[in-house]
Amino acid sequence: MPLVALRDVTKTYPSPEKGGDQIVAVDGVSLDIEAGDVYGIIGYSGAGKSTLVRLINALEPATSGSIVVDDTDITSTPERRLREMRLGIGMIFQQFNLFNSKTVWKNVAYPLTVAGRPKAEIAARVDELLEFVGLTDKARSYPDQLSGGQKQRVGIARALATSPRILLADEATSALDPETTQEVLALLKRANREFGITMIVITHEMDVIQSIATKVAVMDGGRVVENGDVFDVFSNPQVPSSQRFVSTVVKGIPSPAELEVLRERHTGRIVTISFRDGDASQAAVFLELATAGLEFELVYGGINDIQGRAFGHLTLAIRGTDDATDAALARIAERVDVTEVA
Ligand SMILES: Nc1ncnc2c1ncn2[C@@H]1O[C@H](COP(=O)(O)OP(=O)(O)OP(=O)(O)O)[C@@H](O)[C@H]1O
Repeated sequence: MPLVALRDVTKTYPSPEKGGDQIVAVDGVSLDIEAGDVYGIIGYSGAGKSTLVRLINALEPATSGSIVVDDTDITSTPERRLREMRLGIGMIFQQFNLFNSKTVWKNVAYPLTVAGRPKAEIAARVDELLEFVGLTDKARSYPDQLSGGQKQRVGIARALATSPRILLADEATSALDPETTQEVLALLKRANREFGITMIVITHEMDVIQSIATKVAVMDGGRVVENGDVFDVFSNPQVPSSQRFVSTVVKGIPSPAELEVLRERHTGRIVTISFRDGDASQAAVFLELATAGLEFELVYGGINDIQGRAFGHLTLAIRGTDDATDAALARIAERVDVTEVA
């Protein structure tokens, strides 16, 4: 049983203009998020990601479809029970959403105070969380005195305070520089590993997905257009919007402009060979070309590592007769993906 299960979930808003078409923010989304997953949801601005998050934590009702969170169908649950359920979901935001008039300590204590926990329990938990996020020495500081990365670490400590099973991160690193982003992502990874917390990570940045997610859903126009294991989507994206996102981080695929340059510089046929772990070795491919008497040259390429698994793309200029080249490429294509690119 998945921890979060969405079935054919749709959310529409009335048109801002009288008589205009309604806005379909989320359009028939079905997703299963298992306990322990770090599930990345990626899409461009307006794809429907934030709306989906508001539906999952029941801040807004879905227009149709069902959303089951931790065995509770939240589309048919009274508000009182939803408030309890939200204690099981932590949230972190792009703009941190801290109380500027409260100290770091009080910010982290806030959800526990609201939940009416005993003072001694709150004190112990806040100290423990500040230690976890490495901010024990900032307990008495105010948010204004902190860097962006430190603010987000306070946000993470606060989100973890009630020991939620699920953490929703909505563009949580989008306001941070690349180095601080990596520090915050490393902290989230630790929370996932050490507490087994399930994470739903909303982002428009593919490197965030690459760093932290185990699964990914690509959203476009309110729909999930592709989803699956991060390695599978990165190494073999199926739809154009996934391909565009993947091309922002994956090394080794020449852009159309780069292909033009390659075409000018090299004679022969230009072919990209894509390897995924478990495929034939590169040596086997080169041997096939050499045995066929073909001359070849590596003109572009890159190997990627996604969670310890490798895949890559090598672009070769191959010279020889067309017959010999076709026959060799056909044999190679039995083992790995071969695309004639220019
Ligand atoms: N409360 C609302 N009322 C009307 N339209 C809305 C509302 N919330 C979102 N929308 C519309 O729904 C669509 C999806 O918006 P959403 O904010 O979920 O996308 P997003 O992928 O999170 O984008 P961004 O990263 O820019 O926030 C957009 O067309 C948006 O204008």
